[in-house]
Amino acid sequence: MALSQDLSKNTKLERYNSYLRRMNNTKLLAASSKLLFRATLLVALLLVFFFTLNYPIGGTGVGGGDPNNHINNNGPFHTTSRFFTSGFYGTGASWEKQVRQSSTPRRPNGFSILVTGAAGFVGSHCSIALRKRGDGVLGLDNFNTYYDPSLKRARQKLLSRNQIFIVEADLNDSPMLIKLFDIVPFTHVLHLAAQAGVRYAMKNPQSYVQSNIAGFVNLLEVAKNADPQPSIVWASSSSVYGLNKDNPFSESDRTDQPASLYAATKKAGEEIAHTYNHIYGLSLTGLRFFTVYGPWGRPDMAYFFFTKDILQGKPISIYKAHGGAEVARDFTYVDDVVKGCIGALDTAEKSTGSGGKKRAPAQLRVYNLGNTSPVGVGRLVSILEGLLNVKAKKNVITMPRNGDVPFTHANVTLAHKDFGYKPTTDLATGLRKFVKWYVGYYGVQPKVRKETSSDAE
Ligand SMILES: O=C(O)[C@H]1O[C@H](OP(=O)(O)OP(=O)(O)OC[C@H]2O[C@@H](n3ccc(=O)[nH]c3=O)[C@H](O)[C@@H]2O)[C@H](O)[C@@H](O)[C@@H]1O
Repeated sequence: MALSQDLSKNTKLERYNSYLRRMNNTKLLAASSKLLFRATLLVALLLVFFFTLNYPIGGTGVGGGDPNNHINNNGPFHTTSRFFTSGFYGTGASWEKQVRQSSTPRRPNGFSILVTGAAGFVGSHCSIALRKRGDGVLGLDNFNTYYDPSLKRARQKLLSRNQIFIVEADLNDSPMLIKLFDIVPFTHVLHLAAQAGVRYAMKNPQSYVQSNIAGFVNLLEVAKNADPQPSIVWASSSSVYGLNKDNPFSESDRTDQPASLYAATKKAGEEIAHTYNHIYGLSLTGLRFFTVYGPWGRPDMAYFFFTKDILQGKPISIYKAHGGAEVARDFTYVDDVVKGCIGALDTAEKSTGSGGKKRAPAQLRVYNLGNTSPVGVGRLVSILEGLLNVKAKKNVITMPRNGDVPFTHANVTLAHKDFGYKPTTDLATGLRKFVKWYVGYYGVQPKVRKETSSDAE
């Protein structure tokens, strides 16, 4: 009995102890869950804070980068997180006011134009020209780091002085694009945002797919659903002619032999444009730009980094074709290209669909915008030597197999016939204007300034 009493006492005691242990465990569990929850919250907040600091605008992030110092080492990767653009940027009342103001025309029957890549070279020039004639211009740019973003920021300031607001977002940010089309009934889109550069495509192929294909499709998806649908003018490239042997290049020449992934993505863009025109009635005009140069240009382009390297006494490589012939380009001055873009916008017919439904056949066009007079790279360098008053250290080498083509030459008859396109700036004149801008912008020595001071611009 005593034993059984003892046993039962012991059992009770054990149960009681076990109960206490369970209670403690539960408390401990609750306490540790709370701790875990708080820690997770803290980590999440820290992450948000960190990313907001690092990728505050339009979302440029990780990427290949390029050892070539003309291209920013962070490299571009155009996947903007929707969270960062739509969630944190540009959703307040004052932001909406800026969007509306910027896109409101100031002339009777003026356009309301969304310019993608507005902080870019051609984009900034076109935006200002359109604004100056009274169109409403809203910019869109992801400010990626493919080349020095401070140059894009400087262009942004210039645009801001012309009452042009740039929305900082990526083409792949659908919620942001939808929001913009909800706020503004755009009549036109001038789509110039792209991953540019022929040779860089071997270093960071994905960035070309991301911008030039995925981003373009994303824009078209939003545009086709918009009501009204805008007319779209967009930048294709002379590089689509690839290994074409006909001379000069006409729009009807074959474009099925791209020499670089860049060219292939631009060619893909032309085919995609056909599809959206065919199914949804979007009015689409592709412009094949021929090596555009000028003030506020792109530091990754040869004329720009040759200038920099010549001034710094660094050697430059001048490519020759595989048979030994000189490499040549139909270098086209930016003001001429701007006139071509505006001509294309002015003659673009309205899209025929609405809310994603085609009502009638719509306009589909493609034009060359070149200078019609190819110049060898050697000649380009001697013009620069003259303007800079410095002898270049030249290495003539065979063109590396990196997507380059030996030569380009535009036939612009079609653009002339349809909207009076007529390039008027030869390379020497255009480069003088570029050098004048370059020395002013980068504060280069007076020797150069003197050489270019005769320019009236
Ligand atoms: O018109 C076009 O379609 C293309 O024009 C340029 O591409 P590219 O003509 O290759 O322009 P650059 O990279 O500035 O090269 C100009 C010339 O200099 C040559 N070059 C380039 C680099 C170098 O170190 N040495 C050299 O001789 C190239 O072979 C080319 O003939 C742009 O970079 C592309 O974005 C654009 O789409």
